[in-house]
Amino acid sequence: MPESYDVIVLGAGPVGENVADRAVQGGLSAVVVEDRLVGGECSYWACIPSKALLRPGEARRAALAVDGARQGVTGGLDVSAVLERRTSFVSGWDDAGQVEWLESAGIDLVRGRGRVSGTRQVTVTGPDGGERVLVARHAVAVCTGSRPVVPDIPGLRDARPWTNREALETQEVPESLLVIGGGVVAAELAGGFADLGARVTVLVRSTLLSGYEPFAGERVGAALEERGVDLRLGVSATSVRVDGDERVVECDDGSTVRVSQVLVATGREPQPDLGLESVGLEGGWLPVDETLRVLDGEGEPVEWLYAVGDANHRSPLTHQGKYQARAAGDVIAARAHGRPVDDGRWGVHAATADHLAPAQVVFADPQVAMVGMTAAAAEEAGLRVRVVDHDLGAVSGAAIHADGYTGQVRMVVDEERGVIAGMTFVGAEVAELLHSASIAVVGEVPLDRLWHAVPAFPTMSEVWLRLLESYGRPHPA
Ligand SMILES: Cc1cc2nc3c(=O)[nH]c(=O)nc-3n(C[C@H](O)[C@H](O)[C@H](O)COP(=O)(O)OP(=O)(O)OC[C@H]3O[C@@H](n4cnc5c(N)ncnc54)[C@H](O)[C@@H]3O)c2cc1C
Ligand SMILES: NC(=O)c1ccc[n+]([C@@H]2O[C@H](COP(=O)([O-])OP(=O)(O)OC[C@H]3O[C@@H](n4cnc5c(N)ncnc54)[C@H](O)[C@@H]3O)[C@@H](O)[C@H]2O)c1
Repeated sequence: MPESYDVIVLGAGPVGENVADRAVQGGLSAVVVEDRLVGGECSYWACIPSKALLRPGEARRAALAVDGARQGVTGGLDVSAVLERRTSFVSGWDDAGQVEWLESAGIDLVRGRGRVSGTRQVTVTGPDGGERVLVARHAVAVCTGSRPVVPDIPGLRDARPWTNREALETQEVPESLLVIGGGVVAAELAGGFADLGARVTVLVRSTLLSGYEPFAGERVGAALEERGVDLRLGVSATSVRVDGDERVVECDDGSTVRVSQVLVATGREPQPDLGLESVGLEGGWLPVDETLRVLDGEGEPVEWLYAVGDANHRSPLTHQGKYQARAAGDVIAARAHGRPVDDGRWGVHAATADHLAPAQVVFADPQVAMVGMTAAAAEEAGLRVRVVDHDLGAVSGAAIHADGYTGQVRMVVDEERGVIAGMTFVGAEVAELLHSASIAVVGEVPLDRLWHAVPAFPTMSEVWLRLLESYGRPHPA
């Protein structure tokens, strides 16, 4: 007999958990289906272990950058302690704590691989191979995340390269590591493994962090090189072969790199085999409307089917996915109870910030923190843009924070409306500055009002004042 719930959520990553939680808080019953660990990629193989692994190196460098503290740093990182701390943050890859949370939130869990098998219907293949059929009274939410892409480079698969999963599960540090890719994973993990003592080479086929303001990749790249990373821009791997314990990688600039391990950091792809053809849809990244309902081939929303988080590829970041999840869970409940739906720009049930104010932090060292649009993206979107830059190192708060602090901040102003369209901060420990910018962008705070938001002295936030001074104070008419 099929089991019935108001809402079925496929995938218990951070996004699926939040869709289910909001639906339950909205008075509905919910079940999540999970075939690995409750908590998803983010908790066990991505955000959490990577940040836990990166922080000790960053903390050590922070102490080394302050005269007086520097003298107290007498050794290097304790690699096994760093790995152990990482393992504690993922609870030894055991999801008992997260399962307990699901129970406390009133959400049922079915273990196994789920697929859509008809309208409002999901079939789950359990760990024992048995099948269960679940039926949803109101909605099915596909929150199945993404998986790493392994590019089609001859010999690469046979060399059994690391993806983020193996890299973040590792119990030992390879003697040498070749990273393929120039995005966020590459920028973060190249530095992380260099801190742990690996000899790291990075092959970037274009530029580092190409979706960000150009100075972000330049500053992160220069810092990686200072830490001994061999960063090769505009270079691609053409073949890989195994030679004893080594991987031999041939590159398109004629060079050969011999390493003990290869890490692919070349992006993500959607989960396969989600059964969507059973309801006339194609697989792949799932396009959605502003309330996260999947769009069919005609661009019309499928009334009962939602795709949230990485699965829709709007803004593949945990916090943006959880933001979507709050909107999706709430709108599913609103529709189920026949309550009004608020799906206009910045509406309660619309994930507007995905387009206008996605926030991101690259936890490289220096960090890159960005919200909204880059200058190039704003121009491409047809905005009349003015760009204001400031040297973050010239602010008193930064000089006190670290000797010789270097950093840069860019404010992208939408001149038509006199508001900020995007901000990027690059520098040590700038992540916590970002939310001020997110509030300015989402609140569409006029620049002349920002003069009344007074940054405390001497903090790095004084860069806001410097940016406003460079932009110019308005004169009353
Ligand atoms: C190395 C790395 C570091 C990252 N660091 C950050 C960071 O610092 N900050 C940040 O915001 N983002 C970060 N990200 C991105 C972040 O991990 C994702 O955006 C986030 O995990 C998306 O959450 P999700 O719930 O959509 O998907 P996931 O976390 O991928 O969860 C999906 C879940 O669905 C399950 N599943 C899939 N298919 C099925 C099925 N058919 N049946 C049952 N279950 C299924 C999976 O097992 C998984 O548990 C990082 C990514 C990587 C690779
Ligand atoms: N701090 C964070 O928020 C954080 C950290 C890590 C990852 N993430 C997210 O996880 C996702 C995955 O990150 P990622 O770095 O793997 O992807 P990405 O899309 O950020 O970068 C992929 C990189 O691989 C390169 N590439 C793609 N195919 C290639 C090929 N065949 N050969 C050589 N290079 C190739 C691209 O040019 C790009 O430089 C992203 O959405 C990212 O935002 C977020």
